Amino acid sequence: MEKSDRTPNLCALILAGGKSSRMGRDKALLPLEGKPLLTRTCQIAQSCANPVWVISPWPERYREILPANCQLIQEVATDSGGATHGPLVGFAQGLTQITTEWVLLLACDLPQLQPEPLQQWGQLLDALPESTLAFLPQHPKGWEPLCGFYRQRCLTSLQTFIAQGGRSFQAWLSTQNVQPIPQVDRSLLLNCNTQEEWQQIER
Ligand SMILES: Nc1nc2c(ncn2[C@@H]2O[C@H](COP(=O)(O)OP(=O)(O)OP(=O)(O)O)[C@@H](O)[C@H]2O)c(=O)[nH]1
Repeated sequence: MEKSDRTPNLCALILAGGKSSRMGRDKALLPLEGKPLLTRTCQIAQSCANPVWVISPWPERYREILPANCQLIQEVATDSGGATHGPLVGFAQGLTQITTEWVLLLACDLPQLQPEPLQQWGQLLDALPESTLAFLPQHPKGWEPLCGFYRQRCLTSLQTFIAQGGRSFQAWLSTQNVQPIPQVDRSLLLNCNTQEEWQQIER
């Protein structure tokens, strides 16, 4: 994909701050196609969005493996007990750094992700009504929040929700104007949480 294929006014934010407790090792560093999963996710994001940010409570762990021009955001991500706040808070903190109208939010652990669908979906953003705050794949029980598009201005309602103790993406999205991305091949969105799931990924 050429640089000119990127959707204007779209940056990407990649979440790399989970505990990977079910996997037992850092999912961002799992090797796929000869590179860490996070590196691959950044490269895919770079093919359709600019700039690409990675937000993590431990950014130094990833500095050496990021492609050129990707930028790290240090997340303040632990409460007094040392637990991370989860992806919704990471997203909100990352969003404060962003100045483009739209952001592509991605989990770092999407081993089946491909650039072409993201690029095609990004090209639909301009046709969305101004009132649409997010453009996401749907699944039978709700939205797929960690592979989709958000307007930067959703930050205001997100911060209010978090200040009231909210931590659930699905609960927050149920109060927002979200449009479904049409005709999503759901196999692209497979996320990999356990060793058993990881062993089934074709490499
Ligand atoms: N920046 C950031 N990313 C997070 C945080 N929690 C989860 N994520 C990311 O969100 C995505 C989905 O995470 P999960 O698989 O639900 O959780 P996980 O903590 O990575 O894994 P488990 O410990 O097994 O639940 C992954 O890309 C994680 O790196 C967080 O507190 N901050």
